[in-house]
Amino acid sequence: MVLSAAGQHLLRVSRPGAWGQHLLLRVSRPGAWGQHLLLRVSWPGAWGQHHLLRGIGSVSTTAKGFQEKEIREKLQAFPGGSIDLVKQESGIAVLTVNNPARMNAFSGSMMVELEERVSQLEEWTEGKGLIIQGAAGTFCSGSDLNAVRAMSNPQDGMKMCMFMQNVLIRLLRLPLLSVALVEGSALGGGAELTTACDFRLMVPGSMIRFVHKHMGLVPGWGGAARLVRIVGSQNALKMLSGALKVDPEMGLQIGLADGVLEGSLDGSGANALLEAEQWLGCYTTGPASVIRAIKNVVVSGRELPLDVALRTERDVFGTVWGGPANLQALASKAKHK
Ligand SMILES: CCCC(=O)SCCNC(=O)CCNC(=O)[C@H](O)C(C)(C)COP(=O)(O)OP(=O)(O)OC[C@H]1O[C@@H](n2cnc3c(N)ncnc32)[C@H](O)[C@@H]1OP(=O)(O)O
Repeated sequence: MVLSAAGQHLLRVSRPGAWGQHLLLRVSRPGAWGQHLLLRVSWPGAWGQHHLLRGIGSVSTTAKGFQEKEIREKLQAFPGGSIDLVKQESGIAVLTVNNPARMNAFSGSMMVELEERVSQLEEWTEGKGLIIQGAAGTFCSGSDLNAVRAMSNPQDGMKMCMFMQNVLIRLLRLPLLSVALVEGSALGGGAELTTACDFRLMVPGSMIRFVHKHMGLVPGWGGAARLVRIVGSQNALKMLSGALKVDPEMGLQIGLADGVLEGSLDGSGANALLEAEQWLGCYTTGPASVIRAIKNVVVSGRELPLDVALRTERDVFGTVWGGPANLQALASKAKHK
């Protein structure tokens, strides 16, 4: 049993030798919302490579606590907008946060739809890349404030937070190279959503802004934890405590943005999307099996203890070694000048 800096009890159990499962039992602080979170990390031996990192970190609790069905029902009570998914022949899918009347704020039903789209992407074995954009030239203004007001009690807030944490971490772990295409504003939960992608591309005039402080909040969809890993703790502290407007120039400087596009010519967003597809195409060229394996080894390297990451890498390696792309490259006597 280890006591973390935050005063939580962390109990880590691993089965020696079998490297089958790591269980992380987090006992919540007394007086907090009284639930015991069970984070289960499973490494089934016979995984398909596209399912490699599925199941890590899915959050479940005892019957008294988090119930996904109950949360889904509650979220569905706040309808509006949609999350649209188009899977393209190129292996790049486009996911659109679509609620333009509210600057693409996330209604409750959109949170549920996002989870469904992530499930569809988890099953998409031909996929290599994903672009997330907002409709009508702006990215996303975070949670729908009408839903936020209606769910402002701590229990509902915590349930929504757990639901979104779960969805966004699954999004980040998809075996696809993902890009947040930021036009207009990415505010609050919208800023958090950008951190659930591998890359962020910004157009001139766009901004990413963690406005949570001004709402009397901190990020709760996992955005702070991911932000620290992307820009470092100093920059993350400044961004959160100053609610800084990060424009493309600053984004590039601190490593939040991976590129700046020219952007829309006609305000439709079409040009930015084409540019983003071209940008991503440089990285998704090649067989899906290899691109997906690359993403999987990077996710395991980023998230797992070194010994486990090394074993994962070996297993992923086993899925491509002697595979069609490998044999073809050997037969063609490829040179890498
Ligand atoms: C853990 C998650 C934490 C969170 O995400 S908390 C939410 C954080 N986000 C916010 O506080 C965004 C608040 N909105 C704004 O600052 C501004 O509306 C924004 C996005 C800069 C756009 O400003 P403008 O271009 O001047 O447009 P506007 O204010 O007239 O907005 C157009 C319509 O959209 C609505 N809207 C914008 N953001 C919304 C939101 N998050 N939830 C619900 N409705 C939202 C806004 O109320 C307005 O509607 P209406 O035309 O007045 O009916």
